[in-house]
Amino acid sequence: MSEQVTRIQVGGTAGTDPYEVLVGRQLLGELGTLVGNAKRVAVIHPEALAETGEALRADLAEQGFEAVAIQVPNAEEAKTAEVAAYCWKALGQSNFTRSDVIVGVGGGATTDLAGFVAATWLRGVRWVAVPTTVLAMVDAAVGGKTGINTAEGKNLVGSFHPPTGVLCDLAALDSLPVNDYVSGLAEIIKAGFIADPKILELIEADPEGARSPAGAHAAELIERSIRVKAEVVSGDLKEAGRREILNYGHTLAHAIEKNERYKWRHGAAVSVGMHFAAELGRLAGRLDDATADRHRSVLASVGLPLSYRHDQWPKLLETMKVDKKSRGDLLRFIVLDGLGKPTVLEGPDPAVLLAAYGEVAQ
Ligand SMILES: NC(=O)c1ccc[n+]([C@@H]2O[C@H](COP(=O)([O-])OP(=O)(O)OC[C@H]3O[C@@H](n4cnc5c(N)ncnc54)[C@H](O)[C@@H]3O)[C@@H](O)[C@H]2O)c1
Ligand SMILES: O=C(O)C(=O)C[C@@H](O)[C@H](O)[C@H](O)COP(=O)(O)O
Ligand SMILES: [Zn+2]
Repeated sequence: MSEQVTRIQVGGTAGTDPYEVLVGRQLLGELGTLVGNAKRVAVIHPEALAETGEALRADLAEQGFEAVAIQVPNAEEAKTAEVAAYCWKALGQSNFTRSDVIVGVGGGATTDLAGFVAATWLRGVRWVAVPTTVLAMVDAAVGGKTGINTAEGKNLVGSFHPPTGVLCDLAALDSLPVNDYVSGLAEIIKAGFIADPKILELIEADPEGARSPAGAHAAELIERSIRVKAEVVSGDLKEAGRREILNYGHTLAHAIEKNERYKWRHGAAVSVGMHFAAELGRLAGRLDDATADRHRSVLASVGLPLSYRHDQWPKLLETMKVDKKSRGDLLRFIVLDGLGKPTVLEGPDPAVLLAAYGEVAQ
């Protein structure tokens, strides 16, 4: 399965341009085609992928493009207004026009930044995502949510700006530290709970194998998760409704990430956030005990965290008020009515929220 190229279409409905997510190996030959008739290409990459960024730049230059590499900090340090401004400066100095193309190569933080720079430069230029973490392949690089953080919270500034194409070269995952690989499993498990329970079965059958790109089902887990995301965003690019289900576990997760000054990996925070959402669903009378318990078992089986500091609730609650799903003073959470049945829980009783946090707190 992993040696062939899988093509998954995203969009093409409700007036959006369709694009493809390619999953396989040795896909970089596709990059020139996606860049198309641009004269200039800017390859935005993190420090950790300096060699990859330079290799892509050199390859594009050989194909006749005026290619520049823009190196940005690793991980969340790249998702700031200052780094976006640094990229805008580099584009300006390269005479980057509306027919030119940005390539974002890296994890989700880099693709979120690169997409945001593409969305804002000249009010929008084309961009191609080359995700190099499992999390970016299955989630961040697909669907067109781009953005940066501010001092007040996670992803508070951004734009919906879908890429022209997404190249998921599975070979990139071989250099990924195991903690980063496992962090991406949180979004895969999210896809399992909200839409595709087969994902959970594959992980439960071999949790150790799921922790590695060499695992027997690695490509299948990645492709199944991309299909879930593609199906959801194709019907609701701008999160007018159904797309909110992709935020399962994220209300608390984003508050934890801010509380940790973005030093926690996103997937680790999402894991705690899903555990919380499961307990919230259970205590609100929506979710059965077995499915709620299954969250703990499957997340723990791959080594993802379930708990957070007990004394932090007031701060977390305050941060959650600016979650993008909030409406005025109304807090809104995604919970499950059952396996594969995500729904919105509006304005839960504060006592129920606190009790759910009590199940997560350590
Ligand atoms: N836009 C969306 O829809 C969406 C969805 C999910 C997550 N996200 C965002 O994605 C980000 C998390 O992404 P992530 O988990 O990929 O983390 P990340 O981008 O922070 O990458 C983790 C680390 O791995 C390094 N790295 C990347 N690829 C590597 C490779 N192949 N080998 C070695 N090191 C590599 C990075 O430089 C970084 O230091 C968060 O900011 C989150 O908010 C966005
Ligand atoms: O694509 C979406 O929609 C998601 O919610 C996917 C999430 O995994 C992702 O972390 C996203 O960036 C969160 O979006 P936000 O709007 O809550 O910042
Ligand atoms: Zn996420």
